[in-house]
Amino acid sequence: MEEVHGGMQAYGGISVVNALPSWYGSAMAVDMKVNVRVREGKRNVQDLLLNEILNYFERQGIPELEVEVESEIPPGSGLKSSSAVSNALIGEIAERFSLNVDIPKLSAILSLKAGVSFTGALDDAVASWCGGVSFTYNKEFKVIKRERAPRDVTVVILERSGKGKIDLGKLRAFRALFQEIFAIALQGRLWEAMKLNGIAIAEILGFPTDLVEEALRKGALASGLSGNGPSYFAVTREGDEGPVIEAFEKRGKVRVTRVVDLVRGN
Ligand SMILES: Nc1ncnc2c1ncn2[C@@H]1O[C@H](COP(=O)(O)OP(=O)(O)O)[C@@H](O)[C@H]1O
Ligand SMILES: O=C(O)C1=C[C@@H](OP(=O)(O)O)[C@@H](O)[C@H](O)C1
Repeated sequence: MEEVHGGMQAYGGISVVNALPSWYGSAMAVDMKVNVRVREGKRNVQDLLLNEILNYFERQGIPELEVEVESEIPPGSGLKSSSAVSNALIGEIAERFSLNVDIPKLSAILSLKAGVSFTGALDDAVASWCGGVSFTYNKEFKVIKRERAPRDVTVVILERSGKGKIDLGKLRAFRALFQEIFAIALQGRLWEAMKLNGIAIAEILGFPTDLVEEALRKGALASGLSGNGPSYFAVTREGDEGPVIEAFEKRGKVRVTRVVDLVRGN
């Protein structure tokens, strides 16, 4: 019998700045967990991304692995499920076999290779693995900055899964706008950046913004579409979330959660 152990954890996240338009991205970790365990045995995964990761490690001489994924993040949601699953799997393998790996970077490279991401989504991978707020330049797999998460806020999420087709060309036409929004985020004006990004991405991709406007009227610090959708988020001061939750609950399944502060160095 093999030793049973707890597995490796990574987190979901919400967008500060979507990296598709300018390659500059920023994301904030939220307390939605993924846990992955592996043990030696017959490969049991069908998923493209997980297979890409297992193939990579088998090429490095790691034996065939059976994988168990537990996830609180709906897949294809805009809530960074793919980064969390790939980080946790890579992290689990690295720990099990004592490998020295830059986990979010490898996660980004392999998600690009598997075709589940447009830019590699290093912004999402860094927030998902390290916690806090990430700032990255995905074109060069470069981490610009990692910051502690803001304190005393509540995150309200309208959980939706199932992505539509994304018009990358349309998003890329707004490069200059999103580069400015990224600069605003880097200056520490996080809520402003999240709000501008979340509204602009929704408008460009053709998602309604009435829920966002309602959340902002009801006191949210920021609200918008997360990632490329279809989930929406709102961030409020702790204690002010009631009216926003009420507005979100009229639209579907709501999760109320917290931000995750920096939990790991790398
Ligand atoms: N519970 C899970 N088990 C296995 N793979 C998962 C799971 N959740 C997400 N994934 C992986 O992540 C991909 C979804 O990524 P993506 O569409 O970018 O969504 P998100 O915006 O949530 O990251 C799936 O195709 C799959 O490869
Ligand atoms: O595919 C990518 O490279 C990205 C997809 C988006 O996230 P989702 O996959 O959560 O929609 C975006 O927010 C991120 O900055 C980069």
